[in-house]
Amino acid sequence: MSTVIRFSPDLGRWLTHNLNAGQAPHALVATMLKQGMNERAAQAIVAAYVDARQRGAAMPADAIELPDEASSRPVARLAPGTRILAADREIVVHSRGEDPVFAALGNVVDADECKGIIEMARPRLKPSTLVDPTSGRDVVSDKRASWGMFFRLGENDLVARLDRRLSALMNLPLENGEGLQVLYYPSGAGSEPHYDYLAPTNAANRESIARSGQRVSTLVTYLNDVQDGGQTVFPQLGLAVSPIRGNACYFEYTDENGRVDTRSLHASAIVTRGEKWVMTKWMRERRFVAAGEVARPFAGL
Ligand SMILES: O=C(O)CCC(=O)C(=O)O
Ligand SMILES: [Fe+2]
Repeated sequence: MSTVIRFSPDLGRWLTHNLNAGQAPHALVATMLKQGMNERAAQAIVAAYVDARQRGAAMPADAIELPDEASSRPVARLAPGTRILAADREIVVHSRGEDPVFAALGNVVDADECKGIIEMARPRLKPSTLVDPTSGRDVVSDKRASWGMFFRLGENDLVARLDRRLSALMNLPLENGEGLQVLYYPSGAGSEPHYDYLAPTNAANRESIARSGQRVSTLVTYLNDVQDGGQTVFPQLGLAVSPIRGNACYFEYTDENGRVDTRSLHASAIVTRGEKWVMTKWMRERRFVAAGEVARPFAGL
């Protein structure tokens, strides 16, 4: 069952203009609410525009179809239960959200694993870059001020063990995982609000989506205790997850039709005391094929 919501073409033009100008979707929803629009309708209209824009599809002109709430609830990939056995380790579920799918987890990695990953990552860190949405080129962010590196999938015993565990936890095949990313935030560093899914606004992202599908879920695992600040914040959900060693936050944002969820907007709050180390695992819809890697046209032959 669904409801059709009609709106004026002027609203559509205003949304297109503001999204193209880089306005955040939640700011547009806030403006629409101030004009007296119903919240669910405003969210759905903005989400439809963001979605069409990201997929390079035609923008809806003056109506969208809104599925009834009961039928639009996402089905979590994360297994149910208080504890999840993920390959070699039992992970604790401290809290969950159903829509969007979210979980705060504990016991994801032990102290030695954290130490091992940090020590292997440290000499390979480079200033973090952001993808310029129009050129698709990597640019060093003056704002983010974190440092990062990537491990290759299974590149050594420890990384391979974690890749296997996180794939079991995230309930997707090992090969759908991108190589683990490690981020280091010195005191005073944080990151800007962003989405982890890829916006097809540049050729590099479009090619990546064509090779491996969209990103569907993220697991951010904290490798050390941050004394103050450095939470992973979700401004649209009113949530801030504390960076505590061995804990993680998990969230999903792409459904089975490839539709992305703008409520997954998140950032790292500034580290006000101490430093912060995290490890991020991103999962794709299909096997992850990095740029420059040849897809397997004759796999199995
Ligand atoms: O550092 C954090 O808390 C979040 C990391 C993050 O957003 C990412 O790796 O995409
Ligand atoms: Fe992120």
